Amino acid sequence: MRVPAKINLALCVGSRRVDGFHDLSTVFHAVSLWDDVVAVGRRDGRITLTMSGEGSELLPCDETNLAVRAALLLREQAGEPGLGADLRIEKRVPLAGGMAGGSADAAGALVACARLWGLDVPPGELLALGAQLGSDVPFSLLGGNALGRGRGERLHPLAGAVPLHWVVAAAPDGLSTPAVYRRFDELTAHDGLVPDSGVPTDLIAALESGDPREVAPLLRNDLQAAAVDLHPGLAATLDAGLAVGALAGIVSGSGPTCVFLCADERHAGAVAGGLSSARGVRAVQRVTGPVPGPCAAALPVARV
Ligand SMILES: C[C@@](CO)(OP(=O)(O)O)[C@H](O)COP(=O)(O)OP(=O)(O)OC[C@H]1O[C@@H](n2ccc(N)nc2=O)[C@H](O)[C@@H]1O
Ligand SMILES: Nc1ncnc2c1ncn2[C@@H]1O[C@H](COP(=O)(O)OP(=O)(O)O)[C@@H](O)[C@H]1O
Repeated sequence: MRVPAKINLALCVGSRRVDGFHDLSTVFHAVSLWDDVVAVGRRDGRITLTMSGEGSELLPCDETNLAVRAALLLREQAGEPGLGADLRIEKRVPLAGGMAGGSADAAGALVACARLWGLDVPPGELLALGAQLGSDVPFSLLGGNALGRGRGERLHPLAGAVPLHWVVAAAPDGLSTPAVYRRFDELTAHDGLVPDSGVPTDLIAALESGDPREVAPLLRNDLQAAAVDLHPGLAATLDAGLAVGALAGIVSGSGPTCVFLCADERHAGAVAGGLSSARGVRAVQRVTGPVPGPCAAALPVARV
C-alpha cells in the first residue's frame, strides 16, 4: 500500500482552541513521495511492525508507533481481538519533516489491515478512524488536493488535476509539531497579531487553473515564521531556492522540510541541481502533485 506525503499550499492558522488544537483552513496537496505499508497475516493475534528506510532507526516499533496504533484501533472497532498482522513499512518521507510521514503510515496500516482481515469498512468510516489517530491522517487516506478545516480533519476534496512540479529540500533533523504551534502562539501574542483561519479562496481558484505562476504568489504558511524561529537555517534554504530560480519557496507544514514550486519538469531539474549543494540541505528530491491516496474516491469534489 503506497501512501503519499503531503505539503500544505496554504496553512491558515486560527486561534488555539480549548482542546489545545488550532482551527485551520489548509489546502493539502499530496505529492509523489510515498511510504509503503504491507500487512501480512499471523495466526497468534499479535500485531508486529518492522520498518526500514528514511529515519526508521529513530522510531519505536511498539504500540506507540502510529501504524501499530492504527491496526489496534481498526481491530478494536471490528470487535475481533484475535486478528493479527505483521506490518512492514518502507519509509521515504522525511521523519518529523512536516510532510505527514507518520500519518501516511497510519493511513497505510488502516487500509492494508482492513484488506488483510477482510473487513468491509466504508471509506467514510476509515476517514473517521484516521481522525482519531491524528489531524492529518484523513488527508493521507484521501490524497489529491483538499481543503482541510477544523483541526485539519474535516476535508473537502478540491479540483485541480494539472500536475505541479516541486523540489523538496529535506533538513538534517526534524521539528516537533506541538513545539512549532506553541512558538506560533508566542509569536502572534508577542506581535499582537490576530490569527486568521479564513479560507484561501484565491489560492483554491489558482490551483484549479493549474498555472504554477498563478499559484506561486499565493502559497502561504502561517507556521513558517515559527519554524524558522526554531530552526534559523531554514531562512538560508528558502533564499537558496529563490536564488536558483524557483517560482516560490515555502516551509512544508510545521517544517523543517522546504518545498519549491517550479514552472515545469525541466525547471525542477535545474532548481534541484542548484539546491543539492546548498548548506543545511540534507537531500533534494523532485516530486509532482496532486497524486491520489488509497481512499481517493471516498468523498466527492466540492466547490468552496
Ligand atoms: C502542521 C500540520 C499541517 O498539516 O502537519 P505537519 O506539518 O506537522 O505534518 C498539522 O496541523 C499537524 O497535524 P498532525 O501531525 O496530524 O497533528 P496531531 O497529531 O493531530 O497533533 C499533534 C499536536 O499538534 C498541535 N496541533 C495539531 C493540529 C492542529 N490543528 N492544531 C494543533 O495545535 C497540537 O499541539 C497537537 O497536540
Ligand atoms: N510510523 C511513524 N512514522 C513517523 N513518525 C511517527 C510514526 N509513528 C509515530 N511517529 C511520531 O510522529 C512524529 C511526527 O512524525 P512525522 O509524521 O514524520 O512528521 P510531521 O508530523 O512533521 O509531518 C515523529 O517524531 C514520531 O515521534
